[in-house]
Amino acid sequence: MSATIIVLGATGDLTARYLLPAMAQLVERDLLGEELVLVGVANDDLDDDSFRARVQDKLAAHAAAVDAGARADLVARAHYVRGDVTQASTLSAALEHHTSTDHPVVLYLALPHVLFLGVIDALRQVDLPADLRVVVEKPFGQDLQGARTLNAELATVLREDQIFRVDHFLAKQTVLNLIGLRFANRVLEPLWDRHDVAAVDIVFDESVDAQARAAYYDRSGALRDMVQNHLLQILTLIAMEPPASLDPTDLSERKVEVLRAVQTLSREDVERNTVRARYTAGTVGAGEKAREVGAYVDAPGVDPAREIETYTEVTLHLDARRWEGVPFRLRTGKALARDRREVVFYFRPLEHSIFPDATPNQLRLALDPDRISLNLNINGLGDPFDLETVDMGLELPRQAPTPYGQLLLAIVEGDTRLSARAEEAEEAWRIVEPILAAWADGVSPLVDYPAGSDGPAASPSEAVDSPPTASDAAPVTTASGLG
Ligand SMILES: NC(=O)C1=CN([C@@H]2O[C@H](COP(=O)(O)OP(=O)(O)OC[C@H]3O[C@@H](n4cnc5c(N)ncnc54)[C@H](OP(=O)(O)O)[C@@H]3O)[C@@H](O)[C@H]2O)C=CC1
Ligand SMILES: O=C1O[C@H](COP(=O)(O)O)[C@@H](O)[C@H](O)[C@H]1O
Repeated sequence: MSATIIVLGATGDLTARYLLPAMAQLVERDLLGEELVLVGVANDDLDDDSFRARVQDKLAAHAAAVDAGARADLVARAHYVRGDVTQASTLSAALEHHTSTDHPVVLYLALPHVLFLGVIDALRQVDLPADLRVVVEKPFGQDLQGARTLNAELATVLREDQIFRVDHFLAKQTVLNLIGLRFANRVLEPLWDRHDVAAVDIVFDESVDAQARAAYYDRSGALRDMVQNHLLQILTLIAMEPPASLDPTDLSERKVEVLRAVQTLSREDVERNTVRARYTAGTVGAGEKAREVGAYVDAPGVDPAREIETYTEVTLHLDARRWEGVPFRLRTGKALARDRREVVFYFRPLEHSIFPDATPNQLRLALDPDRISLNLNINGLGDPFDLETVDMGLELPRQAPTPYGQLLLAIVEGDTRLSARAEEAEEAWRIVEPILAAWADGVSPLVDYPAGSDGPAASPSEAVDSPPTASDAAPVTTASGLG
């Protein structure tokens, strides 16, 4: 299907590194049709020709693997509108490029979040096409009240099915695989609860530092940047009850239920179950790849007094019979020793095992590179009655189109399943807000870790990677079900 894609913020970092390469990949695969129109909007003093030259350069830098013909095709379809995105006249000028009634208009807000309300206000004054889809990037508000206001304002202009609160993690193949893996495999679905799972880790450790994006990051931090959206979205797919179907409403209702079930952390919980830390100077990587990283507080745009965390760990529990007592341990950080992005399910040991020393099973779903692996215990190797643990692993090919490509395609097709519904955004803030408030009061003080290390020494009582405790690991026997 074709579309008119209007990017507000067309000279920004997101557009250059994610959106343009994604569009080029879709053009290469012939997935955006013959009538695709790209309209870039920003303040910069550009015209169609200079904007096209810019698009060409950005594609050369960030999408070199895409066929040159496809890149040139996208460049030729580009137009530029200069103006303030909070002015109705700018939006009207951009919409004038949409001349067909046969396909949708996608208005992508690739903008600093402080502009979102201004754009919605301007949209109110514009004659809107019937098939308009508005894409809102993260952060969706800076707190619960901000998210509520944004949702309320969006609802005055658009229907819910026209609003795409995108989260590109939902379009990552390993995250998507959580659905098929669980709901299409008899060998896994019956084990997906507290009877069989002792703990779940959701880890997104990054070796990349925050230096280049410090001006943005210093208003955000690891909890807002990664946990409020991406990691909680992964949690929803792991913990949801089986939806009636893959229909967007069925799915989103199940996801909202999970977020509602996450227990609100008290100040004591925050003290016991969260860690916040900030990197000091250090060396990330080794050998030829080693690089020196300055302390976060010395990065341009950082105000050390804001005490922004570049690392966090949070353990959550759900008020849901299926998951009662099962810790969900979320961890993410920047400038760490290595990239480790994975979801780990720790299964409980068997009752009355004839092999008391058997390693309990672990199912690991790694992201980028994507890999699914299950450790199994076998005894046929070597000594016939000695156990060996083997890894049954599957490497997945590199994802193409990229997650942003999948997102754009879904938006053009009107599919909201890779986006969050209004309540999801609000519930996610309901979960993180008490943590931010307690941190602001000095609970769980900010600690240091050297760039290039595995993170701070301090850990919550139920830390990522720690094998479940004896009581966690013991099988439980009552019935399951959310509620
Ligand atoms: N960059 C990233 O890696 C990621 C970003 N995001 C989200 O994407 C969004 C954009 O981020 P990013 O690209 O990094 O931001 P940038 O600051 O790099 O880009 C902002 C863009 O908005 C334009 N702009 C700002 N104010 C106005 C205005 N009043 N009128 C017209 N244009 C304006 C700028 O143009 P000009 O310079 O001409 O003013 C620029 O094109 C944010 O919501 C961010 O949180 C999400 C995931 C990753
Ligand atoms: O949204 C964000 O995601 C990236 C990680 O996502 P990836 O797709 O690039 O792996 C993270 O580095 C960034 O801080 C965050 O804003």
